[in-house]
Amino acid sequence: MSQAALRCEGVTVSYGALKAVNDVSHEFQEGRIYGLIGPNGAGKTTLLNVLAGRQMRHAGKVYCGGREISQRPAYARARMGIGRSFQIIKIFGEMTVAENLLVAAQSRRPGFQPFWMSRHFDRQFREQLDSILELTGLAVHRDDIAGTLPYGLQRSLELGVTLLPDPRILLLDEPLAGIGHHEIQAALALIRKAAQGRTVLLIEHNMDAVMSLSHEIVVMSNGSVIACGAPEDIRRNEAVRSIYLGEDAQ
Ligand SMILES: Nc1ncnc2c1ncn2[C@@H]1O[C@H](COP(=O)(O)OP(=O)(O)OP(=O)(O)O)[C@@H](O)[C@H]1O
Repeated sequence: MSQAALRCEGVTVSYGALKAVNDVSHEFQEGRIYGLIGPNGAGKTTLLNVLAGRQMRHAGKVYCGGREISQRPAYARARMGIGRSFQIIKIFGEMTVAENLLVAAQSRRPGFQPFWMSRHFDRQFREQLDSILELTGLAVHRDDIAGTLPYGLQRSLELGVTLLPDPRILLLDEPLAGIGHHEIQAALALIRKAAQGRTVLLIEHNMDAVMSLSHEIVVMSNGSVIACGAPEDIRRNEAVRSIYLGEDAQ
């Protein structure tokens, strides 16, 4: 099997006596979509934070490609191609869609540049901006104030901001949270498009959505991975049904 895009080995995060993540080892292969599921408090967000470099106090190791990145902070991992989105939308509601993308691009730009480099970055940014607006379906909204957009489009914008540096690995924390029933299909289509050519790990509570999006499901409970496999196998897994999905599992 090819080298994993992202890998964790024996990751443990303790808060006092509580092990929020308990000895988790997993490989995330290039180009695949992984759904991370589990009941509230299972340790999903904590694990995502460890992978993204936002939770540096942990035991165990994290690798990107073949390189160990356990001690690298979030910004260094972002530069290595690991993008992360959040459960709560982080966009500037009073700015336009295009301005939000501009701010995100500026914040990732090197501090000092000679003028010819600056022109190069501006041209590169305009091209990126157009392709992100196209991908997210926000081209017609580029000059709209972000906070006035329907919630689903605000989520699309946040994904656009995450995609701006063209990450190879996407860590998405509940990308469908708060999205209305009528907006789900469009959101799923966007995530599928965004996932093309990338490795994606997403936390999602919407079972139908996560099962339809993912190549592999990783199930956590009480800090541990209790099962992983193809969505159809996870649906049938007795331990998962009793521990997580409950009697309503289909
Ligand atoms: N900063 C912290 N200090 C103490 N305990 C924490 C901290 N962050 C998380 N925890 C605890 O760690 C456990 C795992 O939390 P985590 O947020 O990773 O779970 P989760 O699976 O993402 O839950 P949810 O689906 O509700 O978001 C929980 O018991 C939580 O209360």
